[in-house]
Amino acid sequence: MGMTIGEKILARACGKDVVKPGEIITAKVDLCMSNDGTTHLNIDIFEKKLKGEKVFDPEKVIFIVDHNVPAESTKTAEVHKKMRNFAQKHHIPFYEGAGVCHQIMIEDYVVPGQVIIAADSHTCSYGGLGAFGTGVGCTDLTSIMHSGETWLMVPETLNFVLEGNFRQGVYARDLILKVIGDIGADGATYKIMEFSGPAVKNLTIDDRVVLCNMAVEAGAKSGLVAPDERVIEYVKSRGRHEMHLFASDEDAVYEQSYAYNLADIEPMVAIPHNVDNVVPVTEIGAVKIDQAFIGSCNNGRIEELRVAAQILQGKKIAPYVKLLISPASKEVYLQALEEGLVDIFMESGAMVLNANCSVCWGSCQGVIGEGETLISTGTRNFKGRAGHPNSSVYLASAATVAASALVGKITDPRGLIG
Ligand SMILES: CC(C)[C@H](C(=O)O)[C@@H](O)C(=O)O
Ligand code: SF4
Repeated sequence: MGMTIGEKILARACGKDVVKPGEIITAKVDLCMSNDGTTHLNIDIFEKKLKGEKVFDPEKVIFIVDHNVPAESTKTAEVHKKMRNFAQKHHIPFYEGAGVCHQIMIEDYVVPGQVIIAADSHTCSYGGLGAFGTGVGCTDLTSIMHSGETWLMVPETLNFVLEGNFRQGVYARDLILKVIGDIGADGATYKIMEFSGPAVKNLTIDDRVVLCNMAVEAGAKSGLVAPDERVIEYVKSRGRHEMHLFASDEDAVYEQSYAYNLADIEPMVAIPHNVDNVVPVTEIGAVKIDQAFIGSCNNGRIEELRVAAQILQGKKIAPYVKLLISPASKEVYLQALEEGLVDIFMESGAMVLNANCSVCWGSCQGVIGEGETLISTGTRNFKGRAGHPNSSVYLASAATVAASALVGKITDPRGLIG
């Protein structure tokens, strides 16, 4: 019986030829990562329970300060200090202010076929490069930092078969919002969401990451796209040559398959306060906004910034509306500067922030007040996610967010693309 790509990656990680959904395995972890959301807790546990011990491999444990950077309070400064000290002591890679953890991992570490575990739910992003990534809590992560292994139950796989091409003004972000709206926030609980079909070859790496990144918003354990030449070239261009290329067998067994034609997808918006509360932008009615945000590990990469710039070029954002833009990494930021995108943003009235989780995380910068409305390219629109408990967050593509910032209310971007 055939296997899916997810099963093949997990079989390699546990040293078996075959694994089946439901089986509990002990997997070797290729990389583990932790950010300033919770690492101080790992460090406390590590230093109490594993006193005098070392991390399993100092090249494979990565600490990234991205959620609240630069520190906005003395409490956060202490967290960062703790991470810095631990990283120095254990000689592990440490990043501070270089961008959102998942984007840094993609730029500097991820290769196809790896198993990567991190203390962050959007670790599933690495499926865009054909790696199995999943998030765990900080106790599990502490144990992995020490042993380099973890137990995992092999998930069932759902197959999302994609065909056709996006129409103008429609992006991978709209597709994943549509999928989550269709299957629901628990539609893929503990399953792998595999994206396959003839349309995949036309999807850029950024697009694939966008799809896999939000798999967790449907409850998925991971998201995966089989790596192709595009991925191999990207990874090699970043100096990483060792990889394990897996693809699903023709007779692989899926729990369920879904078919999507990209040409049928419209710009979508997730309305407060759940990510699966999704409607086409055309059905949203008049929703006035106070703030707009472009950034995050979902939608803050160069391709999204280019789309936003196309819409904002030569125009001014609506009076009394704030547009905040945080490139997903320093590298993306520098690229945006080089391409003149930052000039376009600033001339339109946007504030361009340092590369970090920013408004997506909603506790460091750009928080919104009582009764205010944000439209965002972040990952979540839970109540209070971006500030006051009585505020509203809508999720949409970078194009829709940019168009909305220009008009001052949630706006269909089609027709505004310059
Ligand atoms: C801080 C971290 C634990 C959290 C997550 O796991 O996703 C955060 O990144 C988020 O997006 O809510
Ligand atoms: S950008 Fe948002 S979703 Fe991604 S890691 Fe940061 S807070 Fe979490």
